[in-house]
Amino acid sequence: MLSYLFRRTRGLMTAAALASILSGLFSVLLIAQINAALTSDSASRANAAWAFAGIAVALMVCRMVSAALFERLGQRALAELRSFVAQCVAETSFAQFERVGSARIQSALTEHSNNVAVLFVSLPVILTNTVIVVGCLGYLAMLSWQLFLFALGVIGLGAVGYHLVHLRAIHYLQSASSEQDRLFGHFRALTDGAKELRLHQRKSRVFMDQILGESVEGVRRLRTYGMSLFVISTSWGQFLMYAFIGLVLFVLAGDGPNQTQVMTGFALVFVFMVTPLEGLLINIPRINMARVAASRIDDIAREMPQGQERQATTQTTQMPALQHLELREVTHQYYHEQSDDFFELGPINLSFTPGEVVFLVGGNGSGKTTLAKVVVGLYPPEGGEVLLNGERVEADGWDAYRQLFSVVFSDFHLFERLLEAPRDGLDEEGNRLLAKLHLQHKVRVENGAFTTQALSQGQRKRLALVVSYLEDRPFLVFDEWAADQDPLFKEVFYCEVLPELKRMGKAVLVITHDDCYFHLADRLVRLESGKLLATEPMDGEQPTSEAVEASVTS
Ligand SMILES: Nc1ncnc2c1ncn2[C@@H]1O[C@H](COP(=O)(O)OP(=O)(O)OP(=O)(O)O)[C@@H](O)[C@H]1O
Repeated sequence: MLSYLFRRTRGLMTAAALASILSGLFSVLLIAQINAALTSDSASRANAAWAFAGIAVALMVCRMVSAALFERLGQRALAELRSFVAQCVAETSFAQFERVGSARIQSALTEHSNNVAVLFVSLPVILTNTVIVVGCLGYLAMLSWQLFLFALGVIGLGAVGYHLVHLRAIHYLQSASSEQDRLFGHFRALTDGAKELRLHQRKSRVFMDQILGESVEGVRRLRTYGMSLFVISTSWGQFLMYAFIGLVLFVLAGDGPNQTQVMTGFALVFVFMVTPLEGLLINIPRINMARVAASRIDDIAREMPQGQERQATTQTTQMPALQHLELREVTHQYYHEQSDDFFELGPINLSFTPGEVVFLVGGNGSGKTTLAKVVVGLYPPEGGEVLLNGERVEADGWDAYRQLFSVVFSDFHLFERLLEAPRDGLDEEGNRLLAKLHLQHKVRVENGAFTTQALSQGQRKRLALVVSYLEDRPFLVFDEWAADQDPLFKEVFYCEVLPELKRMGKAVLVITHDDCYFHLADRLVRLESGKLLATEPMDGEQPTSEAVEASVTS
């Protein structure tokens, strides 16, 4: 991920890095000027003043340029990362998306992306300070190579200690990132379960203290451990610096001819180097935070491969015609990790034709929604095949296949805008349908968007029905659409909407528990424990649920 970002921003990155390196070089030149001025006579000091002023101005300009460019890079990296993750989510198969889960995706889009972007703000500090430290060491080598070697030994010792502590710190940061992914799931429960939490004190307390609270605490603890280890190693580095200055000044200082000049130079350069070195030590953990965050984003991207059945987000696929749709020996499995068992749907043999209304019935958990997801191509079958107009749908044909369907799921989502390609008369058509569903006084379609979504659940479902009509797809699926409707609108749905869709030549699959309307179906399909029990053509009589049960099981 990091190399991808660096590749995408190569030009800007090179310019920003150059400005950082130059500002490091100018800093070293400045300290050399100061040292020269301190140990020279007043005549040569006057000459050095102009050079000093020139270097100071150049340093300021370079610092400004590098900080501004890296800030820009940081924002660009954040935008790139968010687009990348969003693209992965949009293009992966639905089953993969479900496996990754929305908590990890949210975490990648916010916290992990931010942590990676912060790296770009830290980079100028790291680059500039590296150049200063290396430059200062070079200057020390010019003053006295013996002391320089001694200084290298001290820095080496510091680096080994730093590295060892570092490895442990990274381990904590990685654990903190995993815990944080879970934390995002709890944040979601906090908002989605706002009603339930307010209604039940004990539930709320347990959730806040034990579930959310412990997760928040877990992230805090692991991050604190990790970052504290970095602080310890930073302090260790600082101590070594001062120990070195002490050793040079009080133990190693001899009585040679240039000794005062060398000692002044060493002390001055070392004191000057302390701040950049600290800057380095403080910012290196950010690189590691960014690396950990980038690897989490990489994991998510790997788990959401954009395979052959990818969702095309950049081009519009041609919608095929629907004459006949057949599921042949189709199967789908869910694996339940906690109980280590499977739910198996199928093998299913089922067909649909335009102008036919099929009711899909069965007990809770019998697999109705899963079958609907298989029919509409959200789960391409793991076994068996789907034949569209007699031809098998191949791996690269699922995206086009899905364009046949308009679905109102029981956990449907209404987008703010009607996202279908804008067309003339969309608002008028939408408002006509709203009037038909008795919603014209509550909401209107204006400029391709509903004026409000602050409606009851049943009313919002009617909006979803309007969207389905507007999408004008040949196959419509309703997953317990009528469950939230009052008796009047149940009647409208079963006795007016469905017959109208049938007259329009639509194929319609209705998942329902409303047994008093079963007689209105052209065909009744019953599922039990993932198996198709029977498909019954209806003859227009109104059977009781017992009669249906008997007909299905006989
Ligand atoms: N996302 C999922 N991950 C794993 N297993 C799942 C998932 N969704 C459903 N299942 C399993 O599949 C079974 C069938 O679920 P499905 O939602 O298809 O039933 P349903 O007939 O639509 O039920 P209901 O009438 O309650 O809506 C469930 O018993 C459950 O074990």
